[in-house]
Amino acid sequence: MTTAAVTQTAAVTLAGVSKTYGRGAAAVHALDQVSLSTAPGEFTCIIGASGCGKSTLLSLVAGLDQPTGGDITVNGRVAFMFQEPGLFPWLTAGGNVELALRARKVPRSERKARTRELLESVQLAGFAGKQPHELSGGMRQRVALARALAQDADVLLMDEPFGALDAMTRDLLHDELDRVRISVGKPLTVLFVTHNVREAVRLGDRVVLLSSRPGRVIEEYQVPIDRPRRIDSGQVAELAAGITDRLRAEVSRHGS
Ligand SMILES: Nc1ncnc2c1ncn2[C@@H]1O[C@H](COP(=O)(O)OP(=O)(O)OP(=O)(O)O)[C@@H](O)[C@H]1O
Repeated sequence: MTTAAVTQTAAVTLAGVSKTYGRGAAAVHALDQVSLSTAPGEFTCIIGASGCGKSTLLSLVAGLDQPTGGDITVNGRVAFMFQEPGLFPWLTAGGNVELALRARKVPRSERKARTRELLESVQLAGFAGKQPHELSGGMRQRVALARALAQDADVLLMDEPFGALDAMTRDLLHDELDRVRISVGKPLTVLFVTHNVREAVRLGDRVVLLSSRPGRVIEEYQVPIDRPRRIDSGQVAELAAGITDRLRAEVSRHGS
C-alpha cells in the first residue's frame, strides 16, 4: 500500500485488486479485480451478499492485510470502526478517546480539552467519566466514533458500525454521522460496509454493489438525493428498492 501526501485527486484508489486466502484446493477467492476510486470527502457505501469480500476490502484498504494482486493507494490517515465498538472496558469513555490522542502524540496539556470537544461533537458531553458498561450500545458507538475522529483520519473505514443497533438508535447515529462529517473541518472520506440497502442510500454519495464471491464491482449507483435525508423517505425507498432487486438477482444467480 502506498501512503502519499493528501494532494492527489483520489482519497482511496483500488486498481485491479484481488485477494485469495490460502492455496491450492483450499484457496478462497475473496476479491477479484476490484477497481474503485473515491474522491476526498466522498461517502461510498459497499453492499453485497454475505461473504462477498466486503470486510476483506476494508482490511486491505486499512493495510491490515495485503492484496494478492493489484494496487491500493490511500492518501492520508485511516481510522477503522467496526460493529463492535471495541472500547477498553477498564477505561472511561474519555480515557478511550484520550488514548487515541496519546497514540498520535497530542501533548498532554491539550488532550483533556480535545477529548471533551470530541465527546461533545458526538453528543456525549458529561459522559466522559462513564465506563463502557454504563453506556447504551448507541452511546458506545458514539464513543467509538469520537475515538476514530481523535485519530485525525482523512479516511474512515466503517464495517457495519450500526448493524447491532435498533432502528431508532441507528437513525440517530446516521444524523450524527452527517453532522460530524460537516463539523470535522476537512474532507472526511468514508468507506462504509453494510447489508442494509436503505442505510446505504440514506448515507452514501455512491453505493457500490459487489458480486457474490469472489467480489467484483457489478454496479455503481450515484445517490442524487439532497441532504438532509430520511431513511423512510420515498426517494430513499425507491432507489433502495432498485438496488435490492439487483442484489436479489445476484444472490439468486449464485443460489445462496
Ligand atoms: N483470514 C481468512 N482466511 C481464510 N478465508 C477468509 C479469511 N477472511 C475471510 N475469508 C473468506 O473470504 C470470503 C470473504 O469474507 P469477508 O468477511 O470479506 O466477506 P463479507 O462480505 O464481509 O461477509 P459478511 O457480509 O458475511 O460480513 C469469505 O468466504 C470468508 O470466509
